[in-house]
Amino acid sequence: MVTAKVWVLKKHFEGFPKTSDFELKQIELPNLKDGEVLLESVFLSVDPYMRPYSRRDMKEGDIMIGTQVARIVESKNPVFKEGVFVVARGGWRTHFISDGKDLQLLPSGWPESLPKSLALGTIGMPGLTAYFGLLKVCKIKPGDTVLVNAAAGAVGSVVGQLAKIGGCKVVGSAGSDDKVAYLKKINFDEAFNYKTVQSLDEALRKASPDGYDCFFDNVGGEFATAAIKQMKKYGRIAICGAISQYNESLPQKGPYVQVPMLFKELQMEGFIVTRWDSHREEGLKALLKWVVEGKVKYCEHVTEGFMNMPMAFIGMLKGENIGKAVVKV
Ligand SMILES: NC(=O)C1=CN([C@@H]2O[C@H](COP(=O)(O)OP(=O)(O)OC[C@H]3O[C@@H](n4cnc5c(N)ncnc54)[C@H](OP(=O)(O)O)[C@@H]3O)[C@@H](O)[C@H]2O)C=CC1
Ligand SMILES: CCCCCCC/C=C/C=O
Repeated sequence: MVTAKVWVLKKHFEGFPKTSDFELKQIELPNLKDGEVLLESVFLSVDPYMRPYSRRDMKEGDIMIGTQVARIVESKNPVFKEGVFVVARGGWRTHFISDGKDLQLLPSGWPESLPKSLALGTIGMPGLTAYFGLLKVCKIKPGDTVLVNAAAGAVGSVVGQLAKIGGCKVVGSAGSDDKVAYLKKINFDEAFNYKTVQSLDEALRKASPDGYDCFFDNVGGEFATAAIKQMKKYGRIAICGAISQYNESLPQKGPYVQVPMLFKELQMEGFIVTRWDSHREEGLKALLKWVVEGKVKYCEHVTEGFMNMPMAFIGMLKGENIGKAVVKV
């Protein structure tokens, strides 16, 4: 008999999540039936979507939603051998049982030397978000100027690097000087700290006086309002996230985007990465290749210990991470 530790949503988040909104519980797992596998989480992901999706999809008392890289410790399913690592949607649990249907093997050719946690970040859902958001929504082409915010995070850092591979000029904004230094290190053409600039309008204009062809928006709110005004004619805006609004209790007034959208004939499209699930393998293969070749660099913000899942999640929402925020069990 295996005892799993799990983190439960004790109380729906009101405003910014607090550690008291979570509760640690223990669950006895039953013996495996034919076709099932027992998994042990090795790395767990903490992601912004957990904040809005908890309200939409969960009730109080549910185990927190989430994905992990897990190792199969016992198998009664011929497809999954013991010792194999998979990406699973098991939620915040140390151990869990699956019938195998929701498990994804790491992409073939994954080098032994590459951290398996990257399957939650650069070579996982956030990397795919950058890949499909740029190719299918922004439709980047060589010579475009691409703006991305939350640029030092899991999605943003890949957006900037892929746009550079695609022959674009890249401008990124992030919330600390260390993050800005990181963006310069990974080849962003221009980067600024949105928390310390005198004026967002001026910072955006200085970074690209001619304006922006593409805006990959992870943040929304005040930043997006300023950025939309500086789009070039026929510019494309990909609404990937709105993290500045996830913890707002009251609906915000504005921004009103119709005037710049109209006179600059802009396109704006929201997207969820799962739209391209049928092309997932293609995206992961491309990301793995670029990482192995050193063309896409990665950085991870690793919190040690399953006990610290709530702190890791809250820390990511506060902006403590450079690169992907993960928890090592
Ligand atoms: N559409 C889709 O399918 C997907 C969308 N997303 C979205 O992409 C965005 C980035 O996700 P991800 O890369 O995983 O997370 P990150 O690794 O970028 O971590 C979140 C970052 O958001 C920034 N941030 C937090 N609060 C604010 C705020 N109030 N204003 C501005 N920035 C803030 C912080 O960076 P800083 O210090 O720079 O402020 C923080 O580090 C999120 O909006 C997320 O919801 C993610 C995956 C899939
Ligand atoms: C369990 C994986 C769900 C992935 C979908 C993430 C979509 C994110 C939207 C905003 O952050």
